[in-house]
Amino acid sequence: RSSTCVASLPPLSLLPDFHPARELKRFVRPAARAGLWRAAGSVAAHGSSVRVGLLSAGLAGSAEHSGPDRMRLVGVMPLLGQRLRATILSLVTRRDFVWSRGRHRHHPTTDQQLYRFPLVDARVSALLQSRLMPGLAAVFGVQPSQLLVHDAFFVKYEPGAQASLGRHADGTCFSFIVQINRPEEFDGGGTLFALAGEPLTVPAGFAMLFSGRFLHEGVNITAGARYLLTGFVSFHAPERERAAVNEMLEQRGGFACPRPPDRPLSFAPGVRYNYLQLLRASGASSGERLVQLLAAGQVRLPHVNVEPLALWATWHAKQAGKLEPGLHWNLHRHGSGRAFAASVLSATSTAGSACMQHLWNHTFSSKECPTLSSYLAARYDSLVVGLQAWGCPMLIVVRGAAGQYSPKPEQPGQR
Ligand SMILES: O=C(O)CCC(=O)C(=O)O
Ligand SMILES: [Fe+2]
Repeated sequence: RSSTCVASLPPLSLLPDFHPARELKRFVRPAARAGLWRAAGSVAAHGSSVRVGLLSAGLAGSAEHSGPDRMRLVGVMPLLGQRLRATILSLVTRRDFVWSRGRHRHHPTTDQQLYRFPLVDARVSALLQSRLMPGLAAVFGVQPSQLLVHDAFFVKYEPGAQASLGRHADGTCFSFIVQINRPEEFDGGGTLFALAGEPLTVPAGFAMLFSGRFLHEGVNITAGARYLLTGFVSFHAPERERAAVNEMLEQRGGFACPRPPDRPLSFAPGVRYNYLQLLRASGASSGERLVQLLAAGQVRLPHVNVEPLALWATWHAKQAGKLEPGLHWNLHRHGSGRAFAASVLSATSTAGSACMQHLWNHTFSSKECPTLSSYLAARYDSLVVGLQAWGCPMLIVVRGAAGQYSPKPEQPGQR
């Protein structure tokens, strides 16, 4: 009963089979133009039956196609089933949806972060884990475990508001863009790579996987609205492997990847996905166990500094008055996620629950998960790690430590 919220989520509808060569014409708009984008084969995603179509474009101004030019490759794959896509679309088209501008220092988009919608985030992150990140890794010949989500956000383009995005390089090695609404619902738009002769728009529910280290822009839209889910993905690997990827990028006219941020998983966006990575890397079966392992310094992600998270976990352990194994006595004491949630909610005077309430205010409520307590109860494992990233570090300490709660202002992301 305590996990009704997650268990009752509707199953994802089956994703369509994907034939890049046959379907390519659907991606390029206007379809009849130069036709510079070509299907260049496909790769199988690691540990998944999903195939990623590879597209390659000719040089701007030249009709000539220069062969399997890997770094002008964009991977394309179906990602969102019809149901999840409809859920997301009804979320981002809500009249009271709060869009932000200026979260990114350079070339800001009109956007809002995925993690602020935990129910959608939970489903999207599962797909990032099982499909998109393995696909992205396959396109660039790296390991999925070397990829972390640095930022993931919904974007809106609209004439009269922000209708385009100037030419830029992204701040991480890799990027993805998921098309949320149907391309028929807007005019213009698409992602234009400086090296390609025409912009690319993938069908609704599909993802484009690419290196944002190639200059690109969001083409102006002239009617309707264009909704995307965009993600920046950092690449964490030994120097030798990073150098090989950088060389490939530079040879093909892109920029080398910036050094991945030395910050651990404490950046907020994409935390759910990163949390899944942590769980996997630690072998932990629950968030609670993960916190114990973190405190004991036993979690290792290749080439990622998890020390600050470990410090945080240890600090919590100290707060609880026991280092092990009763770390998080609050959780133990309450016995179940539901009881824990109820306790949190009843402590209305603590800053922690105010923080949670604030979070919920930014979360669309759904039929499956109508109350904060059912949400908390169902997600209680990942909350332990997630809360820190959400800027609610003290929620775990239900009573007695409210005075120490100090929400940090959101850090502006950098494109
Ligand atoms: O609008 C697009 O297609 C490009 C978006 C983009 O490059 C970004 O958000 O960094
Ligand atoms: Fe970009």
